[in-house]
Amino acid sequence: MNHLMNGKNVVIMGVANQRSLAWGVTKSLQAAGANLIFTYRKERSYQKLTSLLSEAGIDPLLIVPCDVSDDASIENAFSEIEQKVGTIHGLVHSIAFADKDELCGEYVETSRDGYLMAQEMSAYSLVAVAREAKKLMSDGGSIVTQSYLGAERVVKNYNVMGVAKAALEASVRYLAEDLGKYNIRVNAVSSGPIRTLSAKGVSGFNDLMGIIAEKAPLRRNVDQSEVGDATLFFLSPLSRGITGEVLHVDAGYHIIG
Ligand SMILES: CCCCCCc1ccc(Oc2ccc(Oc3cccc(O)n3)cc2)c(O)c1
Repeated sequence: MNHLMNGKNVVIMGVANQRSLAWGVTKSLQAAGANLIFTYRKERSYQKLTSLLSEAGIDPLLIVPCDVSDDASIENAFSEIEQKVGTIHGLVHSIAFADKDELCGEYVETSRDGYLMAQEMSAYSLVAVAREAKKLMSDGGSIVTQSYLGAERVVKNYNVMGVAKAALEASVRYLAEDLGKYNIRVNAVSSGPIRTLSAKGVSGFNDLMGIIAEKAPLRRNVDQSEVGDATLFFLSPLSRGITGEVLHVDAGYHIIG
């Protein structure tokens, strides 16, 4: 595994702390020999990221600020990456947001602002970053985003984020069509519930973990390392024949009625 990504430059967006899916991706990519570039939004995330990297003995190629709700910020981030790194071969989008007041109760009560916020942060952000990343993927590349079963089926309380993830997964397919001619693949990992900082914003999260451990074919939940390895697969040549796909990394739960 320590040669799979040698010489490959990969941008990782969305490490907030050691529980982040993106931190699981980071460790898998490091083990595979990739060169790592990170983007962050909050100062707090920058502090956590730099301390996590030094504790793990990981030396990043570059760390740049990027607020995916701001087109200029995205353009500046990727222009700095282009200047300092040049070509990139992979992009990991692990960013989403919805007002937690909309992640409980009835979906029919979703506000206009809450709906638009979830869509802008969790779905449109992939389109905007893919447009900028494409310019740096002169050798082709692979773009991976993170989704959840609530995009495909009703999961109580997931509500407006489920609709945003549905838009994200459809965007994966439309981006795969647009970027395939440039040998850029676009895929999603749809992971089972994992206890992250973000998960705290979804009502009923804890109840679901127990149900999955009982009902999933593997009779357990999944963790960040399993999501990291599946994301590495999509970023590596092992998945060179795959694009526009959504891969469930959920202990098989999605096959159960
Ligand atoms: C009924 C629980 C279903 C299992 C949810 C699994 C899951 C956990 C976390 C996920 O990522 C987010 C990201 C942001 C998000 O919005 C938030 C998070 C914290 C605070 C806040 O105000 N909004 C909610 C979930 C996600 O997309 C899916």
